[in-house]
Amino acid sequence: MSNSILKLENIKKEYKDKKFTVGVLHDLNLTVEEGDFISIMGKSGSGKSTLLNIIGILDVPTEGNVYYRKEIINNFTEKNRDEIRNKMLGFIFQFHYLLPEFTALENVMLPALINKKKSKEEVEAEAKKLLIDVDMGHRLNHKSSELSGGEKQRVAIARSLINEPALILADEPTGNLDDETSEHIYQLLKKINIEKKQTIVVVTHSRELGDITNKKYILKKGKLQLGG
Ligand SMILES: Nc1ncnc2c1ncn2[C@@H]1O[C@H](COP(=O)(O)OP(=O)(O)OP(=O)(O)O)[C@@H](O)[C@H]1O
Repeated sequence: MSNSILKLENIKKEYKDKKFTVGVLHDLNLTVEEGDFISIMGKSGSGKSTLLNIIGILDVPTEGNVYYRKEIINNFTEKNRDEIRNKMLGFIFQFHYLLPEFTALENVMLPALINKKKSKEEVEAEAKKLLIDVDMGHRLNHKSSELSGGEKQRVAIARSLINEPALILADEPTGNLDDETSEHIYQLLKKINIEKKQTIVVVTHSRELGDITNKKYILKKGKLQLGG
């Protein structure tokens, strides 16, 4: 567990209500090391979103341990879990969730301004740099509602990086984009992984995206299997 950012140990997840128990994850193990670029694929209903919610500290397992940087976080309070999420994680979703009336630059700045750790000037300079890195330097002051789907997703990627997260979690990041735009996004994620040494875990149906990651897992029967 030397350089591990995240470790899931013997994770079991069941959804229970009065009538049914749905077993989704069973004895699942995963270690995410610094610099990893991991893809998780699996059939519809196999539990990918369930797993991502546990990795993203949005949900808790029924059994098993979740470690962030060697610290067990299962029994953390909601407030502490929020803190870890804000400090350690960046999220990229299929639907980018940008604020439509805000500019590209403002959307990227927002998560850092909420953190209140840096001055507005510093945050603005960093946000501009990130937008240039994702080839959006020419659209800094466009409202996000005026951007194309691929441009919005590039802004969302810049936004996910602004707080320098230890880990980026991406959920179907190219799910609603055409093939060519998707290819640009795959290459951008690869570049961020290599040049910024950014650790990324991506859940996807796309074999092309899976193929450019360093570790490919398939979620099957509640467990992760290394897949080709
Ligand atoms: N809140 C819940 N209560 C009960 N069952 C749930 C709940 N959320 C998910 N499930 C069930 O758990 C299983 C896994 O769901 P999950 O959404 O994690 O799958 P997935 O692999 O992400 O699917 P997809 O690729 O279709 O999005 C499914 O059978 C689903 O019906």
